[in-house]
Amino acid sequence: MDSRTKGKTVMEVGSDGVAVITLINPPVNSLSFDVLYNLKSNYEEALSRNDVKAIVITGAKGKFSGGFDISGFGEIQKGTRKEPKVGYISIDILTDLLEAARKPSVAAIDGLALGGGLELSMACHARISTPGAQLGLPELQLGVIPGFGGTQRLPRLVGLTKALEMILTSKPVRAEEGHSLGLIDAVVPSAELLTTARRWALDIVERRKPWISSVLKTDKLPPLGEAREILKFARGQTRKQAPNMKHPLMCLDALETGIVSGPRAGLEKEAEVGSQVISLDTTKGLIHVFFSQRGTVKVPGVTDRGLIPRKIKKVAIIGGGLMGSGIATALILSNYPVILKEVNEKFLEAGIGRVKANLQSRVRKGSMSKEKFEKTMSLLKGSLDYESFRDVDMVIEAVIENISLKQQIFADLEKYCPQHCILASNTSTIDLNKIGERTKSQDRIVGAHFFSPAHVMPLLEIVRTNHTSAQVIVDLLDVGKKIKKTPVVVGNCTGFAVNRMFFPYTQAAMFLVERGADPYLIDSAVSKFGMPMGPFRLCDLVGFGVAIATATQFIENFPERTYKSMIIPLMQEDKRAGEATRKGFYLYDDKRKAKPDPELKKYIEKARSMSGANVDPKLVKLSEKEIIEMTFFPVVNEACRVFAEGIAVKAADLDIAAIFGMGFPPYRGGIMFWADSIGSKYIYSRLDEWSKTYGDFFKPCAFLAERGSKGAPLSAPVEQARSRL
Ligand SMILES: CCCCCCCCC/C=C/C(=O)SCCNC(=O)CCNC(=O)[C@H](O)C(C)(C)COP(=O)(O)OP(=O)(O)OC[C@H]1O[C@@H](n2cnc3c(N)ncnc32)[C@H](O)[C@@H]1OP(=O)(O)O
Repeated sequence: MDSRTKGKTVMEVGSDGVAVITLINPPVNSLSFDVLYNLKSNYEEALSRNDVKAIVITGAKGKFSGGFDISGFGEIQKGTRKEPKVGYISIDILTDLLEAARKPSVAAIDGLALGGGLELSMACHARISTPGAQLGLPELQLGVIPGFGGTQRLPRLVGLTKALEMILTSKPVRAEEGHSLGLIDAVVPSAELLTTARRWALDIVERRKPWISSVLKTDKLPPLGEAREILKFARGQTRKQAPNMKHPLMCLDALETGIVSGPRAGLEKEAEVGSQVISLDTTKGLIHVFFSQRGTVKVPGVTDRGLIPRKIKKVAIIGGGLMGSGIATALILSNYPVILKEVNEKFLEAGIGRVKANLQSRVRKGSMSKEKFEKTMSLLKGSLDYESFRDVDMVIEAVIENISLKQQIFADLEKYCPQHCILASNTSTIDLNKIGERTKSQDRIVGAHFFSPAHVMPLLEIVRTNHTSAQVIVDLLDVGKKIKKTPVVVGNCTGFAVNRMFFPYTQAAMFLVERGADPYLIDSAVSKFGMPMGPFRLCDLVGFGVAIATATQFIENFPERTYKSMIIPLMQEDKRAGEATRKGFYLYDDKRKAKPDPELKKYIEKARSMSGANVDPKLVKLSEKEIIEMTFFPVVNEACRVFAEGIAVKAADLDIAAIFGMGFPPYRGGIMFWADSIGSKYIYSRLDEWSKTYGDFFKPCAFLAERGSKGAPLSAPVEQARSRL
């Protein structure tokens, strides 16, 4: 393959008169422009050759196609590639050349047919797949729409309601379901895929099988009035669930046009909308997230050394509290045998009970069978001592945040665990070097920082010290992948990446409220911005005990830039400690529904008098935009520090940490991406101004000041980071 081209297709014509065209673009046979243009010329040749009666399209190495080459969108956005004429691929190639051809095409689908891959197969006259194939249109997740005919052909093949479900949720279906839906014509074992597809194609030629153009089908479409009602409902749901995104509604417009005005008009609308969405900011953000998420496992100096992850056959967890039991749940769910150690029978029973409850909730929701529950639970063994640790490959300590206790545990682990065993701590604040001080095992000590609830939250911060070996990181990255977490490798410091970013966010909110801003308006503005909830609702959820403990760590470690507010401690004194006590910033009813509490004023006023702050008329009347700036620019500031210190190796890792650890909206691309979309100059100037008026909490760090003064992007690599990695 020419190194400048990305992928190709090859065509082989058999003596049976079938031309087999194979998509080749490892690793997922994505449809790059090169693949698509090659496919077009293969088609033209196949259609003009007298020895070709029919065509079969397949993908190399057990994968049909993972869809359009996503990097192509980036090239169009950056202007490094000119977008082809609107509709060139979906109408000129897939509809007019392929689907309307005088020779039939059959798609032979192995592995996956996603996005443009499934759309290419739907332009064929039949689809044969293997049992494991995944079929889906996940484009909306990337901010684009199924723009290779998917908005028109999927509803015509599977019906409008199912098509909407598949498109709006981005979730694929398996081959068997695809078969019963009418998306797949036959499911056959891998070894028979090509022969079946070839025969099917010849059968179409000989009229033994129907010659179906999906785009012309109407039998699965509901009557017009009903279709309009279904689409109206879908629009309402979409507006509610994705209020800050335009592309899902634009996609529905394309669907509706096809149903109301016919498939040709639908294809044209789809092409027009498909081209427009590429330049939306939300699309740029989502595409950045796609590649950044995959980029977190590429750690310079670690994953580029050819190290192979060692097999982790058994894991031990110390501590069966909320974190320990959540981690144990995540591990057994991915088939790791786990030993859970506690200090006494009572705690052990409670820990195992928590794991059980985590799994039972899945059984109740129907996402886990009773048999699977039993099988999964059988992977968990309890223990009160270290005897059973003699053959474990990894230990994760998840006890309370107490340095001397952790030091003792790690000294014990060194005695009982095998030499190769990874010694991980789930600490969220304590220096790992201190934890390992009483051992000689610094090279295998690492942080495995999970987020609560650990079996649900998708992020895993892998924390390494100057001594942690590259092999240990590679091993933990592999475990992270197996337990379906997005890992981010960070350096050792108080709060690592996520908690360091989280902290200024809640502090800024307290600062504003002490100066007269309405906490409920702040929560509402932040939710509208796209966070799952506002900072006050979040404090209630986490509980004030945890909030105070974390705050103490930050006040101790970063005194010059912490804003000390007494609001939470004052409420805690009155035994209102958040959602668990039914009272915090909000009041909670039996169904845990939050409602504002007029009493809150009392605590705010008291805290205000204690800190000597005054109500500031300007801050009382902040617009939503100003609220977002005053709560999130301090987060950007801290993210810049984390980046400049080398705690994160890439700005994109902070984007992922913010999205998966804080709930930052993915369509804004993550914290650094968002900051760059606003511009470093503006962010710097705002923080600088606030720091002059309101103090050092807002003071821009040196990194931000330097980049801000030039208007340079914050995400550009740090040249000589004092890397702690
Ligand atoms: C024309 C004008 C406009 C016209 C208008 C536009 C209309 C467009 C219509 C069509 C749009 C689309 O098809 S959009 C694409 C729709 N497809 C998708 O969303 C699928 C995205 N991919 C995935 O979900 C997953 O990667 C999946 C395929 C399941 C494989 O998962 P795995 O865990 O096995 O592997 P991963 O680590 O995720 O991926 C392996 C590597 O492959 C890369 N990769 C995966 N899918 C890729 C893809 N579609 N394009 C590029 N690269 C891809 C990843 O970046 C990784 O790269 P490295 O990290 O370097 O190894």
